[in-house]
Amino acid sequence: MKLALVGIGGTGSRLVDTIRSIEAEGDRQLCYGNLMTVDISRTVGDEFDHIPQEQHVTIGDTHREVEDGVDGDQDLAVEIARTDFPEIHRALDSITMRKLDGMLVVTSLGGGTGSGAGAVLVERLQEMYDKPVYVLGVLPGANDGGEAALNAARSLRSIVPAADSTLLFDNDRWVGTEAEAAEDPYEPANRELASRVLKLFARDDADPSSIGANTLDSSDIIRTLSPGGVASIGYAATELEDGGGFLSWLRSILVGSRENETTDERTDAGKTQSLVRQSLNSQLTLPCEVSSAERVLVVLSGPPDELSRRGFESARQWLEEETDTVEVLAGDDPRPDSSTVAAVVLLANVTEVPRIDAIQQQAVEYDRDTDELRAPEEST
Ligand SMILES: Nc1nc2c(ncn2[C@@H]2O[C@H](COP(=O)(O)OP(=O)(O)OP(=O)(O)O)[C@@H](O)[C@H]2O)c(=O)[nH]1
Repeated sequence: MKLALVGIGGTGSRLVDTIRSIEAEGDRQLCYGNLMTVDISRTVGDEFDHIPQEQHVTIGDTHREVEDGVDGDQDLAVEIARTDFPEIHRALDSITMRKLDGMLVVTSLGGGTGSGAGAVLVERLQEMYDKPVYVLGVLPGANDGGEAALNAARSLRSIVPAADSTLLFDNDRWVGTEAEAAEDPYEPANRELASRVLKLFARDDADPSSIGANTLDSSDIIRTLSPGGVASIGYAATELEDGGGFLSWLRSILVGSRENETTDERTDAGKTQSLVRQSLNSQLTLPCEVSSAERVLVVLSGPPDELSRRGFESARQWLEEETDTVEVLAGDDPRPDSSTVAAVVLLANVTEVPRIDAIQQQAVEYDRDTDELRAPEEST
């Protein structure tokens, strides 16, 4: 799938840079150079290695009161983005939409710029293009405070209905104590999210051997995301052993009889199923009740010999039962030189998400005047 990347605010810009850096290291292509970032009154130095300077748009120059972002003020960001939209519009001209399948707007929902300018941008992009506009949104952690929660709660009401689908990432779950010790506390989380996005959306389309009989195409992803709402991505991988790995070690002992062929098939199914199960049990980008998903898509990637048809079918059936959903698509992403077999699962339009409930509650309890949380009884 080919998607233009538009990063908004500090988080959005950093994430677009990370996606580009992983693209540059590997063979998966997503944006084909169609990318830009938008920020408010923030001078971009050499902090981004993979976004050319001319693809950054800085708006809000005429607002003297802002420097270095809007400091969480969502309403101000909305106002600036509306007034300065012609500048963003000009930069959008460098994106060749007719060659792309859609857009991915990348933003934090807790930041002022990300949530405010992000909402304006998604709305305008929907008016300008007839292709899907997806959002990759970062939810604030509980420690980011009441204002971030309020911004996120408001954007869940503005950005989510405006976008074709919003893939969410929960900082509360992903930016942990281990990461805090790192030089850049967000770096490990950003790399994890960027790599999942590429594994889900991007294919190696320069290599014809990467198109297999079951290979998913963009229309499968578009169909899965079509109910809108919020989506979550699961991922699990297993290293292949030297000399054949994942399934072959069993084959090597079981070659021969028909009875063994059946065992072999069962093994394929079992191994694939356990990988898919692991991808749901591992940390989802947005922890949620899996059975609340409306549509599901699973992509298995690895060397073609390791991806069996039998395995797919059983993984699909297992997912259908697990998620209680009729619409489960399964396909492959053959990667002949890979030393791992991996499963990426996309859960679309999930409705039971405890973290969203908690953010909404924190937003209700937040008192803007004092910048503090009120006791729950005061907020009702
Ligand atoms: N995952 C991730 N979250 C981040 C990163 N940087 C900041 N955040 C989170 O994003 C929120 C703040 O958003 P920012 O992107 O810094 O803010 P902004 O959208 O630029 O808006 P203003 O600074 O208010 O103008 C907080 O919830 C932070 O925890 C990052 O690099 N990765």
